[in-house]
Amino acid sequence: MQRQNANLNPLPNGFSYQTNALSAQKSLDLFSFLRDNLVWQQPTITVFGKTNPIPRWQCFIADTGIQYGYSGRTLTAEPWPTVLDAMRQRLVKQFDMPFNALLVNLYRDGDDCMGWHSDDEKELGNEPTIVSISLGAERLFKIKHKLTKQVYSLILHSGSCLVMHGTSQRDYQHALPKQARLKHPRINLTFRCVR
Ligand SMILES: O=C(O)CCC(=O)C(=O)O
Ligand SMILES: [Fe+2]
Repeated sequence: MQRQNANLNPLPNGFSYQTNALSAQKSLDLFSFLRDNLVWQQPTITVFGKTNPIPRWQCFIADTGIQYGYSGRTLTAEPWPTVLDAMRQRLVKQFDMPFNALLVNLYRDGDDCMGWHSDDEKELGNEPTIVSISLGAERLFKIKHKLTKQVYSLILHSGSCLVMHGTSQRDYQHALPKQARLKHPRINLTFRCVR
């Protein structure tokens, strides 16, 4: 059965959302495979002089020679598992973009999160296209205009695809807030083009 899109409000410029990009079964199978087979890391991040582990697990996958990082750290790249390489190749065709890197985040429960940021590192170039696939628990996603501070909320469903393109990173920040009482894990895949 096709799930109703619970997100009825229009999204800001540069964001588009498709609820059912992957079937429920495929999303579940992929979730389990990635949870059990990726090399997960929990690097530390220093904010205002305080160093803490990031509140999630992550795995960075990329073609050989690709260097990408944030907050002054370079991420160590893992090779592409076959299933993710196949997905990448489909997205390359669909979007006509040379995706060569993938950041995977595992949010173990509602205490794991990602703070406000823009994916505007210079390695992503001007007006990057980022394709974000969600698997597992539904999570709230927030988008905030940098100048007006207007906030948009979106629920990211399992199997959904959120595309951020155009001026989305220049004009907006986004975040995955904590959700108290949420006990279920979620995996997010962001396909990126790194120069
Ligand atoms: O988990 C999400 O949906 C957000 C991930 C994200 O913003 C990122 O990886 O840059
Ligand atoms: Fe992001």
